[in-house]
Amino acid sequence: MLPLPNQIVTYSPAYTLVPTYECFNKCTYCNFRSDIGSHPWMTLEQAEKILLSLKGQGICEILILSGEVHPLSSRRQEWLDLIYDLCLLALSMGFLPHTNAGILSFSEMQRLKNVNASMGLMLEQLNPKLLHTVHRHAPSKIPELRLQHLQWAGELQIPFTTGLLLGIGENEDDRRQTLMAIADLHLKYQNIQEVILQPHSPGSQQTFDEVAFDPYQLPQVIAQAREILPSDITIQIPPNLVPEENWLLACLDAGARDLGGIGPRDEVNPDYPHREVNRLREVLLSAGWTLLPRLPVYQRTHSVLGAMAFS
Ligand SMILES: O=c1nc2n(C[C@H](O)[C@H](O)[C@H](O)CO)c3cc(O)ccc3cc-2c(=O)[nH]1
Ligand SMILES: C[C@H]1O[C@@H](n2cnc3c(N)ncnc32)[C@H](O)[C@@H]1O
Ligand code: MET
Ligand code: SF4
Repeated sequence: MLPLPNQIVTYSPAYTLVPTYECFNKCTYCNFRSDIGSHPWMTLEQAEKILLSLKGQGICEILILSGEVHPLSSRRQEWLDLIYDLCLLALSMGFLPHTNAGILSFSEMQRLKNVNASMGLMLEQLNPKLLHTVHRHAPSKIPELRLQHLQWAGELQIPFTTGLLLGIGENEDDRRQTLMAIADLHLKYQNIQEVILQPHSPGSQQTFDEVAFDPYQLPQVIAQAREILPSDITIQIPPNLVPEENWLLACLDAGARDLGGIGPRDEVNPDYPHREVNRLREVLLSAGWTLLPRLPVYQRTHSVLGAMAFS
């Protein structure tokens, strides 16, 4: 029997390519960044080898996730060219790229739009007080810059992923403000596909000395987001950051319907490996949910067959 649409939970079979871990920002919760000049950038030859090895594994999305090169750096153009070429290569080999390379200019986004199925940038949290704490050395996290980026994505009609990082010093009202800003942008431009609710999860590299966002609070935040966000925005949660199966199910009950990109390594949170997809499928099925793969660009269809076309 076909599952009813409201029993479907999706994920994107994905692999992450990292053009560079170098980043001129220092978010204190980051386990990803490295200092400028400390490592060589990825080459197209390396990428091609990796992509060749992924063929026939059911992977569709290539997530291009990058550290950020300063807008005034002499290597900015080279960095953008590398990201563009990685996307083009992935496309030519039958994959669909989704780029999240931090803050971009309008013309950089316009260029990358041509080679991406969808793109993304987390709003994190809009309250500027965080510029004195976790984002003190992270000029890319200035709230106005992130909002401007999302507005440009709307103007350019790029299918978009954004989201909130939870547990970095915000309160419930801060979260409401950030969710309302996303809702406003979507009502204006209709281009936001999904909102990630990402619980801060400490890793071995970070300097931010704070415990993980309490996963038991996640269902409550999801319910709050579900109330504020338009119904055609899907709420995504990363299953590897919700270790307890019952709480993962509680997140679905609260309104989450997507588990994001699942691949061999979560580059942002390498200390939190994913469960096997088959295990996830079993856990979900035990509570009546059907887990189905999806593309990095959503099909705006309400038919079950549409949703199942890629299973
Ligand atoms: O595996 C991950 N995928 C991340 N993704 C990819 C996401 O899970 C989905 O695969 C894509 O959004 C495509 O729908 C992000 C995408 C964004 O646009 C913005 C932030 C993230 C963050 C992560 C992440 O921390 N880990
Ligand atoms: C790519 C996205 O990953 C998120 N991110 C960065 N560091 C962490 C962490 N320790 N825990 C959870 N999410 C994190 C941020 O929201 C960033 O925008
Ligand atoms: N540097 C980008 C951002 O923070 C994307 C990668 S973060 C690990 O938005
Ligand atoms: S979270 Fe992104 S912007 Fe912040 S330091 Fe890490 S790579 Fe750079």
